[in-house]
Amino acid sequence: ISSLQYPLARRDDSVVDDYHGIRIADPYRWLENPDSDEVKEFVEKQADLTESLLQKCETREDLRQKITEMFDHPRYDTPFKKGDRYFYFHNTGLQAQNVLYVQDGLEGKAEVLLDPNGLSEDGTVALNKVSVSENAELLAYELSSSGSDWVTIKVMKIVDKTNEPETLSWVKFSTFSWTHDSKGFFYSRYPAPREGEQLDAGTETNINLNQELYYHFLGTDQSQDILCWRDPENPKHLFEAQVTDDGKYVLLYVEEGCDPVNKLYYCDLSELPHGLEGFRERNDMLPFIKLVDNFEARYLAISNDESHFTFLTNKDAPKYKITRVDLKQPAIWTDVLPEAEKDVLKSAYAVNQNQLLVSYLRDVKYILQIRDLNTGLLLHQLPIDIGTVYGISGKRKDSEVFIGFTSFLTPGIIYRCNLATEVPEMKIFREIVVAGFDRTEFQINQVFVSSKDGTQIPMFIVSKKNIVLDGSHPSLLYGYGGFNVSLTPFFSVNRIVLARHLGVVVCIANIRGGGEYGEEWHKAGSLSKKQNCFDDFISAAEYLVSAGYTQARKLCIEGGSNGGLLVAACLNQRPELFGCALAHVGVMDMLRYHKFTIGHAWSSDFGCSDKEEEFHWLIKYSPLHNVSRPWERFGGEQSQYPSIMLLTADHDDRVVPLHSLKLLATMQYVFCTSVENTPQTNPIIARIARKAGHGAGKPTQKMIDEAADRYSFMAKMLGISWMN
Ligand SMILES: O=C(NCC(=O)N1CCC[C@H]1C(=O)O)OCc1ccccc1
Repeated sequence: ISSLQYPLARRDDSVVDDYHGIRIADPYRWLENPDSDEVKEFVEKQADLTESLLQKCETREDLRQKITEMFDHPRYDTPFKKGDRYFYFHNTGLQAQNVLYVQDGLEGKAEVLLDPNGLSEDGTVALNKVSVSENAELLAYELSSSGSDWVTIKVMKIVDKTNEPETLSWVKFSTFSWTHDSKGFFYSRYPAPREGEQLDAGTETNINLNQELYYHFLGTDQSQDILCWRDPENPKHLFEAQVTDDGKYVLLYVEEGCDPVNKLYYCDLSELPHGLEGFRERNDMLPFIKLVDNFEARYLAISNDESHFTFLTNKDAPKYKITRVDLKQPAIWTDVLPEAEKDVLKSAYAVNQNQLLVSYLRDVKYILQIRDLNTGLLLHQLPIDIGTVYGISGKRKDSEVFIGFTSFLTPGIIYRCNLATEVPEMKIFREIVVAGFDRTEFQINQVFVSSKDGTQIPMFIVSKKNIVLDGSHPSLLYGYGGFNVSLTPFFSVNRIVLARHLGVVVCIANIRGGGEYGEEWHKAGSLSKKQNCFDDFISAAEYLVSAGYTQARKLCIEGGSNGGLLVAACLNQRPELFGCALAHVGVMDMLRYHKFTIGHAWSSDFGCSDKEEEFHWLIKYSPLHNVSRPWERFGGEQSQYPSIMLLTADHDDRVVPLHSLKLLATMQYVFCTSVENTPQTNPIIARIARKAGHGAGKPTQKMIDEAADRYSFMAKMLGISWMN
């Protein structure tokens, strides 16, 4: 690729901010307004430049075709039961969106209950969460458009699939929970971002504040909903309501950001003199009682027997534990299952009368156990392979539990576990089979890499069997490193295609900031320690070179969102270590991220530039503010940045596109358009998708096209060609 002609982007040198006495220029501030013609023109020119380059990436069509072929296999999610009905999502293979099925009993004929593919001709309307009423007659469901976080809620009668008339709008970051009389449900919503004026929801960057909890009475207009809770003094707070399995209480979880901590309030619905109806005329809120009124720990209700509640918590237990309290004696908490020595308690479900189905994470691999709900005693170890347990569904009144399992070489298995027998039996209920995938061709290694401070960082390495460690293998290193997110083994069609047809070694680094070893691991990669994430990721890259898997010019790093920040920060710090970088929907402007949509919630990991001490953390690694010419920094040996593709989308209202646009303009300017005969010949481009968002709800074809684009770019830049 001869060095590209980048479009010139205006620099407004009049924009300079003062952060606690330090002046920081922001010449591309104008890129923050998605509605301006100048920004639309910038986006169009960048998209054209990228398309022109992608046409020269020879493996693009092979990748598109191979990924399409391999992705065209039936997929199922774990079923859940309500009444005598089972519900599950299914995709025949290439459907744009998964389809919701219902069947009367496991032997009953399955039929389509809700097919979102019929709701838009380009598959950009997605079905998010669903919730079935206690009498299994009504389905409440969320629809999102073009990948935005905004959803609308509709209600369908299951028997005849007709919709109730009402639509609930301006819902975001909400769950919905039915009262057991099936008369309605709790949900959370925001004020409309802009009254009246036509808004393409999801393209705006307005900050999301003042979420409120409502109860919706079925068959009425949203304006009739009753306001159940709000907290105008704390506009950042988010509210989530959960009706307990016995229908007696509604629990209110209050969060102020992304840390695993929440307040826990409750309201005994059976004690409301006129039930929720009684609140239709008055406008005072529900009489919630504050069980936990601080943000010191996470409390997730597992089950209750009348006023005796069992919680999964990290209170004084960074690897989590199970504790119990009687609402009548709120000061007395009793541990049921104490924190484990090394393993992280990831989930706990009350099933089969008085049993607990718990999952632990041990060195990034799942363990599944049945324990006694009252004593916590171990009853059974459930046999599972190295991999990830996902989508557990079961109830106390049922002895059957469904468990989803996946791993690097297991596309997906759904087990049906019968707990009524003396020894529980895990029977394969559904198995996802990928035609043409032969697991014996591949091998998985888990290695532990020493980071800069000596911390051992786990990393999974997926490759074709018996490769020779001669440094010749193109490698893709993926990471995230934040928000208590754990990267556990999962199957990926893209990974298989890259390994088989491009000889790529695919690696996943479990760096600090994640949840792999509990809350201490998360905190070790947050706030003032965020640099640990970058050190860990850089150490992982250096290991892949020193161990002989690959070499810098054949190494590509990839990450999304907080992982996009990871990639961009590592590029700035060690440009000579990588040959290529793919940064999806990255958080790149660390000084201003909190001003847009839900960004303020991330200060739990990042801190905020409004505070002087935290500004000094952020300015040191903020991608947008640490771009500088390597040939001036390192002298001769390192002359340029790797090839870079930033990816974003016009309806990403989780991490708004301005982050990637400002970084793109900055890099193109600093390395290219401001330098005569620049050493920077590696392309720096952006793939800016239309009618797409942060990732959730993306239709199959858009996912495949994006994968073909980014990986054919990578192949071209690393100099690798297709192998049949
Ligand atoms: O912001 C997030 N999640 C974090 C998130 O999406 N992040 C965190 C950093 C950038 C981006 C990402 O990595 O995907 O979800 C919204 C939410 C819901 C409930 C309470 C608080 C916030």
